[in-house]
Amino acid sequence: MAQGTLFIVSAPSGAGKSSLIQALLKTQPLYDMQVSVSHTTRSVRPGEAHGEHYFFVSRPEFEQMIAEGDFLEHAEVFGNYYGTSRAAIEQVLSTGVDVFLDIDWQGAQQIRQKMPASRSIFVLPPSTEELDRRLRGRGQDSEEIIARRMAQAVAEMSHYAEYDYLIVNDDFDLALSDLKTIIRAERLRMSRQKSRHDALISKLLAV
Ligand SMILES: Nc1ncnc2c1ncn2[C@@H]1O[C@H](COP(=O)(O)OP(=O)(O)OP(=O)(O)O)[C@@H](O)[C@H]1O
Ligand SMILES: Nc1nc2c(ncn2[C@@H]2O[C@H](COP(=O)(O)O)[C@@H](O)[C@H]2O)c(=O)[nH]1
Repeated sequence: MAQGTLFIVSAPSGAGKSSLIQALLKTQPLYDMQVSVSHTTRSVRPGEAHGEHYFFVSRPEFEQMIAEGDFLEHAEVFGNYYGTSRAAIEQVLSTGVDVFLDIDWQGAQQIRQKMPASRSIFVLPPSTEELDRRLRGRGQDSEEIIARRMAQAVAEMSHYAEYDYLIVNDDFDLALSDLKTIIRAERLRMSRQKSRHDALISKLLAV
């Protein structure tokens, strides 16, 4: 069986990458995929659940996991650690299921180096004003945190050209449709199709 594809999705905080990934997952079973649940040392937001949105751990616990080589990638973002567990990803990909990583540019660079077959997508907001509106509209972060995220947005966006695909998330449905098109095209790559259609190809080529 062909391995699943690892899709990296990055964007400045508030551009809408989590919303796009969640909307995409609702289109299953058409799209057979999972979203990776990261570990983080940031505090829990209202409505978030341990093991569902993140695995919330302490700084010493996270540092212990780094020392034990548990992460495929990890980075410090907005003053907190975030990381992707190696074991969870490798197991799921081996079953042919695609995995989505909602991670920052630092993590994306690490994954590209370790897994060249991964595909990366950058999501841009339509404007700085709209990014600010979305962060505020989400209603989950303090003024201080919003200011910090807005200040970091240009640094995150300056890495857009390192990615394979670019989506502007202005009209949500259009951006979602772009995301689906990318997934569909990647699934139609020869490397995936060949092993999937082995039996058919053998029959068609038999003389
Ligand atoms: N196209 C859109 N038009 C208007 N609002 C949007 C659009 N896309 C997302 N939003 C809203 O913007 C807010 C931020 O979206 P979301 O939480 O998905 O961003 P994010 O990029 O995942 O942020 P973070 O990196 O902080 O997790 C949410 O309230 C979401 O509903
Ligand atoms: N390098 C990684 N970045 C990650 C991971 N999980 C999330 N993130 C990024 O952190 C910021 C902030 O997320 P928030 O949930 O606190 O708003 C955002 O850009 C995420 O993409 C990870 O495992 N590794």
